[in-house]
Amino acid sequence: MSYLQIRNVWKTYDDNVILEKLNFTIEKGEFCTLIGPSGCGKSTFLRMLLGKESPTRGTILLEGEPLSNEPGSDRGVVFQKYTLFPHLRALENVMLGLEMEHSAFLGKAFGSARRRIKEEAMEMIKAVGLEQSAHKYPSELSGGMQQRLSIAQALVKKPKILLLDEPFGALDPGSRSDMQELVHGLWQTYGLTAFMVTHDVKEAFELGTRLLVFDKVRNDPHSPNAYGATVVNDIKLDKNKRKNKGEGHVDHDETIIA
Ligand SMILES: Nc1ncnc2c1ncn2[C@@H]1O[C@H](COP(=O)(O)OP(=O)(O)OP(=O)(O)O)[C@@H](O)[C@H]1O
Repeated sequence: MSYLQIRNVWKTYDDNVILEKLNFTIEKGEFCTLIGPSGCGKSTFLRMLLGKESPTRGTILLEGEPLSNEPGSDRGVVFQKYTLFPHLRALENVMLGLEMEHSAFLGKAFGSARRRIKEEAMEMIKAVGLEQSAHKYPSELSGGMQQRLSIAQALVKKPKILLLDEPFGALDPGSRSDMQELVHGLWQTYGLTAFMVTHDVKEAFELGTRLLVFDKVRNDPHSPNAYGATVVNDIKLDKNKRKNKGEGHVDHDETIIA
């Protein structure tokens, strides 16, 4: 059974068809990069994977079970715009997700639970290279560092699926390439299944083990919203260098079609 099954998924907002007839499966440990024209529904698709939106038609199954309607801790998300709390230090920003899990009411843990949470958060802070800045506030961090922190926030809850929506769009080229390396390393280390929306075609080819190209196949000039986008190209990328060695190990050499 495939890890993630997208079965005849459609998404419409009122009369506007955004996505139509999405039909594909994803195996554990794949790194899918998503490209397509602006406004074609890539972020909408990520939001459905996150559970923030439901398909209008069709189903999404994760390990054979319908995806829950609520964002769960099995899915971590990183947006282009940072989602950091300005009044919390870097370490506290990462701890917060675990503290909320521990006590949604108080958003705080005490005693040994707090010590464990702090250790886990610090481990993640180290994994993203922010050890020296753990006690700084977000405003004291560069854009690249803030994005590292967002990634630590997303990964600290050990999600199985990492969703990245143009995560490097606001970064300068140097930071961008550092971040690509970081995300790729974390994907390998933690055995993640990743989906990343990007407008950078080179990045999509370089990072992905699979490239999904979204676009419309049908267009009615008199009714531009009558048809939605779908996956018009699904390219398995031959990446010897990209082997996910984590829990969700997939030897991509064995799954190459292209
Ligand atoms: N909550 C909503 N209600 C109504 N329309 C929406 C909603 N969310 C998105 N849309 C519309 O759905 C379409 C797809 O938006 P989406 O953000 O998914 O595209 P995208 O491919 O990610 O675009 P971009 O590459 O520019 O980020 C757009 O026309 C947008 O206006």
